[in-house]
Amino acid sequence: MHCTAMATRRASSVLSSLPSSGALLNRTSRTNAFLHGRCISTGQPKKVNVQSLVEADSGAVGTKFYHLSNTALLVAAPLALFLSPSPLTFPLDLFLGVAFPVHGHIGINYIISDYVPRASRPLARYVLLGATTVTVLGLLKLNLSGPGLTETYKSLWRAEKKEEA
Ligand code: HEM
Repeated sequence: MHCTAMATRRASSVLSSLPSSGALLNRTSRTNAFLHGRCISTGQPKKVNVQSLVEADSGAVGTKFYHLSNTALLVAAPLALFLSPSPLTFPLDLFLGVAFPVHGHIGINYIISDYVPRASRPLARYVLLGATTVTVLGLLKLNLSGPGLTETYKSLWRAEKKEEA
């Protein structure tokens, strides 16, 4: 069950059951909890399957990879910009080409859970999954047969080479 609905329904009981003002985490099911207004996963992670890619803000993908991707992007993105061009650029580009869209996919799923009406959520999530898939494939093409993600980004600030007559 989605935490957003659970949270609304349980808001009063959650508040009254808080042992102290410092207690912010309350379990709403075996695998989901409500923390700082956000649904997070707790306990045993769910199996990674198609449904966990569609509803990517819950279960194993939603929490483990999201938190991992936050830290990894924080390190890998500036590193790629600083090191490029170098032999490390290609592996970093390959990583970023997947990590950026997947991180965005999970983050936007959180936004869908928070703001999209319940009835429209499945459609919104499938459209997003399509957009994420196309983005991963596009960035993969750029990295495998083009100048790569980082060099493409950096080229925005590079002066164009003048063609010799
Ligand atoms: C260097 C690159 C990036 C870093 C270090 C980064 C880091 C973060 C962090 C720390 C959060 C907050 C996570 C949390 O609430 O627990 C976040 C949220 C988010 N990020 Fe990124 N991010 C990066 C790039 C991107 C990109 C390229 C997208 C593209 C779609 C994106 C989309 C989002 C979304 C949608 C959220 C959720 C916002 C919300 O909770 O309201 N991020 N990011």
